[in-house]
Amino acid sequence: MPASQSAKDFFRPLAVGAPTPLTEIPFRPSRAIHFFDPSNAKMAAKIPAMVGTVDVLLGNLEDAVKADNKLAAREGLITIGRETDFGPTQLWTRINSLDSPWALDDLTALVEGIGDKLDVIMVPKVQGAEDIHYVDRLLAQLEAKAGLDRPILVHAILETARGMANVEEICGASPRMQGLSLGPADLAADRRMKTTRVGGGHPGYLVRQDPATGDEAGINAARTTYQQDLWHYTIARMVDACAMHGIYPYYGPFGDIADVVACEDQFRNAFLLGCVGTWSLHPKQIAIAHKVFSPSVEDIAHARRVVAAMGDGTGAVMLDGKMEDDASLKQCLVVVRLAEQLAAIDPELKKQYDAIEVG
Ligand SMILES: CC(C)(COP(=O)(O)OP(=O)(O)OC[C@H]1O[C@@H](n2cnc3c(N)ncnc32)[C@H](O)[C@@H]1OP(=O)(O)O)[C@@H](O)C(=O)NCCC(=O)NCCSC(=O)C[C@H](O)C(=O)O
Ligand SMILES: [Mg+2]
Repeated sequence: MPASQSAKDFFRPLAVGAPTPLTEIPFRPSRAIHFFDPSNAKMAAKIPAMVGTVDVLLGNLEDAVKADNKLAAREGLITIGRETDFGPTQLWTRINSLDSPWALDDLTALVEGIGDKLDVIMVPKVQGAEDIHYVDRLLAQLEAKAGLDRPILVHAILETARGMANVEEICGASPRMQGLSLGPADLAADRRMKTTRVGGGHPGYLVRQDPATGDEAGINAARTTYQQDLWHYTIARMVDACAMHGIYPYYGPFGDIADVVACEDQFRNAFLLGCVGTWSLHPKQIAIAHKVFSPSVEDIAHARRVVAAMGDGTGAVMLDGKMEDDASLKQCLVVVRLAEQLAAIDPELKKQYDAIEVG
């Protein structure tokens, strides 16, 4: 909440006739936010058949859509939105950046055309709370005009150094804030990092084993190196800011579509650090995201054992030589609850999770 605003005003609609803001952002599984270009006829044709196979379908209007295709992408998304029954799958969009020639018309046309179908609007290159305040008021006006009865939520991409520095105020800028994603490519450029990739690691970012001896021979001898995670600090900051404000953090794009192994590693790092999902740029990344962002059968079995052993949730017990207490119970409950939420929307997972026997 901005410092200048009173608590009672925070949840008031920002336009007469706009829907009342939510006081809590509901958790809806969003393991993969699948990007498609609505101006690409081949890709767009595949979207109706992808309903139910992925948690979120996102019509991308920003980067990766050619300037000449911006209007076709916007119109294409409106057509897909109107003609498709999305069932359990969420429909999101990524609009163009707020300083671009397209953002205003993106918001106006999308809310008027498919505001009743859109769950979340992703805003790229968010710099600070002022960007969210602008979108917040404009959406309220457009929702009122379109007669919508539920607010469209807002998701910010962190892809500038200023946005990172303002991450907490961005998360708390509006009751519409649903979550954050990392935009590693734009962020790297803005920070003047020397990477040239879309997400993932870099072989030059490493630590090296100490030399066995301090002389030239030791220094020049073979020494083990370990590649480090370029994104650890950024993702951890993002996760804390989201948790503090009751909203959801996501990893972003992994551009090396062919490297499914490193993609899985990057997604898993984000999952373990607290992210609830990631972007998928190509159909083959959906299965990777679903696998990683759904707790494993082994983790659920262990978590359920701890829950059962902890009884009323207080005190300490020994399980397999390890101490469990109130705090490890809370971690296990995070896993158990996530499993329940995912089982409710994914029949295949439900079967696997229901079959787990708690020893
Ligand atoms: C990455 C791609 C350009 C690859 O496309 P293509 O060369 O066509 O791949 P394939 O030949 O392997 O495709 C096989 C079939 O699958 C269809 N396809 C491909 N991608 C998608 C998709 N995303 N959704 C639905 N269907 C898809 C192809 O049409 C092929 O169909 P068929 O010929 O009938 O078999 C492409 O995947 C792509 O453009 N993906 C999306 C890229 C994107 O959205 N980028 C923006 C997000 S990342 C970013 O913006 C950076 C971030 O902001 C930051 O700052 O870090
Ligand atoms: Mg970007």
